[in-house]
Order: sequence, then structure tokens, then C-alpha cells
Amino acid sequence: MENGAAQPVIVAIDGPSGTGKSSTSKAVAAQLGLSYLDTGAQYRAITWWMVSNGIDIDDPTAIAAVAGKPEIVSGTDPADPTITVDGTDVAGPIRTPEVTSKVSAVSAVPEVRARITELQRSLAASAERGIVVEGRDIGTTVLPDADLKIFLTASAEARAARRSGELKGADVQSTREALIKRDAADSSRKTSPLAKADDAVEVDTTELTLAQVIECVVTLVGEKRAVK
Ligand SMILES: Nc1ncnc2c1ncn2[C@@H]1O[C@H](COP(=O)(O)OP(=O)(O)O)[C@@H](O)[C@H]1O
Ligand SMILES: Nc1ccn([C@H]2C[C@H](O)[C@@H](COP(=O)(O)OP(=O)(O)O)O2)c(=O)n1
Repeated sequence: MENGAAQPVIVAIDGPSGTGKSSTSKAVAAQLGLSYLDTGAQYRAITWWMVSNGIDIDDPTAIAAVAGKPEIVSGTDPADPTITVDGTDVAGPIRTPEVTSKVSAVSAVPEVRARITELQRSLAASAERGIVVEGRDIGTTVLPDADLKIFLTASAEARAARRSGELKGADVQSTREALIKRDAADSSRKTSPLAKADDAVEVDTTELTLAQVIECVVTLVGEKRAVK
């Protein structure tokens, strides 16, 4: 179509922890004037609520029974992404080691995924200019008709070094082990595991700077828009 640039564009960016999904997605969305959604933050938010309300994380039935209770709201401006649970700003609390260690168990529960997937689809549908959505199952399950699907990878060493740089003073070796453990849990769950969609473009970011990854994705979006 001639005026393809005016069409909303949906970009799905998936991959394991520390591959650069959040940084890349935010920058691409800001550069192209699109909305941005961090779906990991939504799973972290529901996990924070479960922990705060004393729900037994080892009991999927207990988690499923209350999965519909918390109201999770995501602000999708890439310059100021926000996340609230029942009106409380949880941007800080959802990044604690406790939530990080429990999020894989909570996000494996099908009722939790159904609830969060519905929120994600409705945010994507209402993004007027389009949206960059990042997570683990966006290209495979949440938005299988996305205009562009990217799957980011990087070596476990690079990912651990990036993450421990963020968590000031964190030991690289234990960060690496925790990442590998979470990847294994996220990739092996029955419902909507971490996986590359068949039609996703895989980008190995191990040897790339963040700026190079952003440029690569912006170029790919431009190519998709040109043929839309
Ligand atoms: N290509 C890259 N090279 C070096 N550091 C990077 C690169 N991409 C991201 N980072 C840094 O790695 C850390 C994790 O990135 P993030 O975007 O949060 O990854 P993810 O969302 O996949 O977990 C951040 O501190 C980010 O600045
Ligand atoms: N689409 C998604 C996004 C995240 N999750 C789950 C699994 C992940 O380990 C957690 C946290 O995701 P998040 O993107 O915040 O994790 P990192 O920033 O990579 O450490 O949420 C998911 O199951 N599906």
C-alpha cells in the first residue's frame, strides 16, 4: 500500500532474560512513535500480588483461584512505562529478587496466562499507531499475526554480565545460574513456553552493541512497512 507508514504496526520481540528485549523495544518504540508493552512486568506484577497476599506459590490451584482478582494496568508510553496493581505503583517492588525467583512458577499457571494474554491483546488492539510488545510468547501465542517478529538471543555469559552490571555488585556466576534456571523453567512449561516463532527473525546480540540491535530492528520495521 502506498501510504503504508500510516498503518499501525505490531512488533513482537521475544527472547530469554538479558538479551536486550526491554532496552531495544523501548528505544524502537520511542524512535518510531509506537506504544510499548513490557509483558514481563505484567507477570512480575501478578506475582508481586500473589506474594503480598500470602498465596502459596507452590500451589497452582491456589494461584489459579485468585488469578482474576488483581487489576493490573500498564502505561504504554515508551518514555514513561508504568505498571500498577489495584492502583498502586509497583514498578520498584516487582524487581526484587523474591519476585524474580517466583515469577516463573506463577506465570506457568494457565489461568494466569489467559488473564494476562487478554490484557496484552486488548492493549495491542487499542494502540493507534502500533506497538512494540516484548516477552517470551508474543510471536507464538499472544500476537501470532504481528507484522514483525524478532527473537533475541545472547550467550549466557553476556546476559549474566549485563544483568549483574544492572544489579550493582551482584555476582556474575550466581546471576548466570539464576538466569539459566529461569530460562529452563520458562522454556519447559506446558502453556505457551518461551520459544521462537517459525517466522521470527533471530538476532544474536552477544557481539552487538545496544545501538546496533536497535538499528537492526528499526530497519526491519521499515522494510515491513514498505511492503504493507
Ligand atoms: N547489545 C547489548 N550490549 C550490551 N548491553 C546490553 C545490550 N542490550 C542490552 N544491554 C543491557 O543489558 C541489560 C539487560 O537488558 P534488557 O533490555 O533489560 O534485557 P531483557 O529485557 O531481555 O531482560 C540492560 O542493562 C541493558 O542496558
Ligand atoms: N510473555 C512473557 C513475559 C514474561 N514471562 C515470565 C517469565 C519470565 O521469567 C518473567 C519475567 O520476565 P521479564 O521479561 O521481566 O524478565 P527479565 O527482564 O528478562 O529478567 O515473566 C512470561 O512467562 N511470558
